[in-house]
Amino acid sequence: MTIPYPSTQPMPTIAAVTPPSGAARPRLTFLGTGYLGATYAICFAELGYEVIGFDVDAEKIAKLAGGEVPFHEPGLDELLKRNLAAGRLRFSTDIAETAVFGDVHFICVGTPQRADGMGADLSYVEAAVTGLSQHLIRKALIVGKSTVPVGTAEWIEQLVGKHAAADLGVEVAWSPEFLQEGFAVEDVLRPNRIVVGVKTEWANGMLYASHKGVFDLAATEDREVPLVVTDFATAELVKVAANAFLATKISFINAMAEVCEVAGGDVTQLARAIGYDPRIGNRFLQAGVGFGGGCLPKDIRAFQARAQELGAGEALRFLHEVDLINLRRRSRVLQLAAELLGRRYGPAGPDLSGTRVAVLGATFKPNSDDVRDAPSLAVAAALSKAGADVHVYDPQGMDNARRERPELSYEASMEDAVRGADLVCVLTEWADFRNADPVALGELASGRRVVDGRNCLDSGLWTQAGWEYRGMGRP
Ligand SMILES: NC(=O)c1ccc[n+]([C@@H]2O[C@H](COP(=O)([O-])OP(=O)(O)OC[C@H]3O[C@@H](n4cnc5c(N)ncnc54)[C@H](O)[C@@H]3O)[C@@H](O)[C@H]2O)c1
Ligand SMILES: O=c1ccn([C@@H]2O[C@H](COP(=O)(O)OP(=O)(O)O[C@H]3O[C@H](CO)[C@@H](O)[C@H](O)[C@H]3O)[C@@H](O)[C@H]2O)c(=O)[nH]1
Repeated sequence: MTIPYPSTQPMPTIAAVTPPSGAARPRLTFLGTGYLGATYAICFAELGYEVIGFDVDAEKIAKLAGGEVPFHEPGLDELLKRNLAAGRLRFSTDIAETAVFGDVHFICVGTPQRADGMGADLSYVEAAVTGLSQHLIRKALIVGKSTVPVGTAEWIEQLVGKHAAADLGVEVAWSPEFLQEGFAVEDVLRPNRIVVGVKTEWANGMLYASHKGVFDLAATEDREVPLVVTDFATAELVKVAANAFLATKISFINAMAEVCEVAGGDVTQLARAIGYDPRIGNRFLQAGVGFGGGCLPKDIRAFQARAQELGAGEALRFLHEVDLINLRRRSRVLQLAAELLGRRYGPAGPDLSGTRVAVLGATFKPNSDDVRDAPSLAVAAALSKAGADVHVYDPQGMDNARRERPELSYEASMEDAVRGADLVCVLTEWADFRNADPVALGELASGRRVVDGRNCLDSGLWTQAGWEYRGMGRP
């Protein structure tokens, strides 16, 4: 049997890629069917694998089993329906069934920020691994995909040792995930790299066999997917290092925005100019209201907490600054709101009572319904706390936003939100907002004042239509 394999890696032996179930390809399970796990389960079924997606949330599983993706991710609905119909994909709340089915089990549960502040909450990982281990009846590979503090894979090995029958020889590996919401299908089917942390040739072989569909797809498109095979600690660190770098890049350009604001520069032109240098690159240099979501904010905090525990806190002190720069951008929107509305900005912030503000955007970025740590919603809540009557509209995030911030008013359309507003704040760069007609919106608003929190509007066009325009780090 010839296995196409990235030329820089040693090819695993045939014995190492023979699934314990006896199936021709490893049967895969994904524990946790949120943004990460559901996307993976669906995409790997699309690549031809037999898959079970498991979750403790019965409502979520019922939706998925019924052909409905419980969140917004472009392209995923169609793949879900196709693969359910093909019989390759199932969803279950039965851990025993899931354990017996799989050769390779991917742990995709949440690792949120702990209630006490900085570190990661590993209780869902612990519950998933323990439950799975107790129900395994033959050799299997448990692969961590959730984002975790370095050292977690070793701890999971101990958990497996405690809860799985010793004679089965269950093994653990780590394979961090880099997908971006909004591009998740493409990122899973065509990743820009695969990283695996393994201890044995068998684990390496099973992971290779589990990703063969990805390598085969790449080969048909004349691409190679780089594969990095490494130890547990490096695999875990690659993930948080990548997110720390991305967060730093965004805060760097937002720090430049702060300087532009006092020096009279334009950060959008500055970013374009530095981005032409290929050593810098032009991506992730969009200044604005900053980064949010279920990953970057919590991951940089958990990384700092773990480094501190390991005695390397000094090395990551700059990430604290990255976090502060990011949070300051949210306050900047309040300053601009006060300026445009002619209100004083005191030590406790502005008093915006008696004003009506339209907030366009509730998700942490466009093409997603995810509102976790969304700068837009945080700013909307701060405007409301300052006394403004805040009306929010988002193309996909309304249900999640309502759950997260029930104190705000929600409108059925962009026009309804803008009607009667003294100020419009565009805080997520959805295409609907970028392409909105400032003349038509101007007729609905009470006052033509706009804060462009994502520098996504054509300032000339809005100014021409009579709007008083304020961007982030630009005149
Ligand atoms: N969302 C992303 O784009 C992304 C990308 C890369 C890595 N990650 C990481 O992946 C992990 C999951 O993130 P997410 O965004 O998918 O979170 P999520 O909250 O959308 O999904 C987590 C799922 O795990 C389920 N769950 C909780 N306990 C469980 C258990 N014991 N057994 C089975 N399922 C259980 C929950 O019900 C939920 O459906 C996190 O560590 C995150 O940092 C996320
Ligand atoms: O130039 C930029 C780029 C992004 N953002 C903001 O940064 C946040 C995060 O954006 P993005 O990274 O696209 O979203 P995520 O889907 O959270 O993806 C990040 O987090 C995932 C979970 O760890 C990783 O897998 C991805 O590689 C990593 O990009 C969003 O609020 C964006 O609006 C900016 O403000 N300026």
